[in-house]
Amino acid sequence: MTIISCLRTVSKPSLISQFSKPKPKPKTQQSSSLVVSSIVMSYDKELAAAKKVASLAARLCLKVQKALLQSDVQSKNDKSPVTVADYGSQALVSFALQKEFPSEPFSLVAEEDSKDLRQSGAQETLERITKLVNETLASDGAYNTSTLSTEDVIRAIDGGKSEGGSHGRHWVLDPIDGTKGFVRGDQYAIALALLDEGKVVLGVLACPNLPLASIVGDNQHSSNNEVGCLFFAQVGAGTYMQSLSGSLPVKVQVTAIENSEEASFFESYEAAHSNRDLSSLIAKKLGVKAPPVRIDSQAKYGALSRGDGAIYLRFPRKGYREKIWDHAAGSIVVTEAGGVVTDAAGYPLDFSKGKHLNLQAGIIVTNQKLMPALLKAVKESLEEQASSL
Ligand SMILES: Nc1ncnc2c1ncn2[C@@H]1O[C@H](COP(=O)(O)O)[C@@H](OP(=O)(O)O)[C@H]1O
Ligand SMILES: [Mg+2]
Ligand SMILES: [Mg+2]
Ligand SMILES: [Mg+2]
Repeated sequence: MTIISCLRTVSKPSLISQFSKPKPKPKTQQSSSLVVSSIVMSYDKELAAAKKVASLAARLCLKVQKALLQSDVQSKNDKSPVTVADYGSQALVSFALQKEFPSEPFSLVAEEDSKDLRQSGAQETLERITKLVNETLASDGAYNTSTLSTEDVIRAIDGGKSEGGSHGRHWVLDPIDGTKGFVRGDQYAIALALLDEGKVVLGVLACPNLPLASIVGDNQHSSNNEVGCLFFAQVGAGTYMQSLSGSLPVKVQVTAIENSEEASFFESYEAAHSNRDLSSLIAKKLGVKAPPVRIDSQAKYGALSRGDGAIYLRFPRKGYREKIWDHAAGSIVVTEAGGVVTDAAGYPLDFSKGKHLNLQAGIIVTNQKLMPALLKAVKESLEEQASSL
């Protein structure tokens, strides 16, 4: 197994007022919003395709993760890694989406590119990726296609070079979110979303290692120890979860708790990805008693959408720029389950500005009831931290 180690190195209304003062809508506004909701676009076809291709990519990743663990090569990687599975997943999703919508313009904003694979010395890795993609396509049989060549795979990977933006439709893909978790044998997600005119309109999170039962609290007595979840959401239609092995979807909701002392919070498993001192200060101000739940990837958004925990805190170091593929699918999965996703100042995330999110300080996620208190605690903690520097 080869792993290529790769260094990768507003005038919007704040949500604070929106949460603190819920205003009843005047009658005329209510009836006009009814008219609007009756002409809301349906993305059923796109959602079905997204679920199918993300599940297929999960199959590819599972196969590689097994082999990775056996060969124990993960210890070689210290910096942000990229594996054959990242490339394979991106090639597969890009190829399959183009097959699903052959007569539509195709735009995909995705994390990986083929630059390193085109270097001399990477031929063996490229062949391994190509074999993986072909085997996964053949195991499904859904796309009646001849065997892909290494050039086809390069082309599919580079199909993800779009810059996104505020016009038209763009798929957004993180072929493996949480590569470090993947290499460790922990959590990771295949995250696929669709932007339409700059808004996230659907999202799918395939989380092959996430238990179907809650990951928070005492689940020793849970009869369900199955792993592999598929979360999916469409704007205005709620969030659902099913098993990756194909159970019936169930509608999920974020937690309803109102008392922050009962909340438990998620943060990144990787200490370098978020400021833990700041998170613990915020948690202290909220009276949170439970220790942080640290897991990799957008599996955090999935777990939150079904009420496993109540809060997700992410405060990257100064200068780090968040990418849209790290949050697009996760954010709609949570918001359609009744949650709220904002930056640290309470502004909604703006996915219309290309590959990056322009954020104030960090990303916070919780339910509608807890958001005002969380925003207050975040504001105070940021001020305290700044004044202690
Ligand atoms: N210094 C940093 N601060 C914040 N996020 C970072 C980071 N370095 C990498 N990341 C991002 O964190 C993602 C993983 O999320 P999490 O920390 O929630 O597990 C990575 O996605 P990839 O694994 O797709 O590269 C990467 O984009
Ligand atoms: Mg990466
Ligand atoms: Mg990622
Ligand atoms: Mg990734």
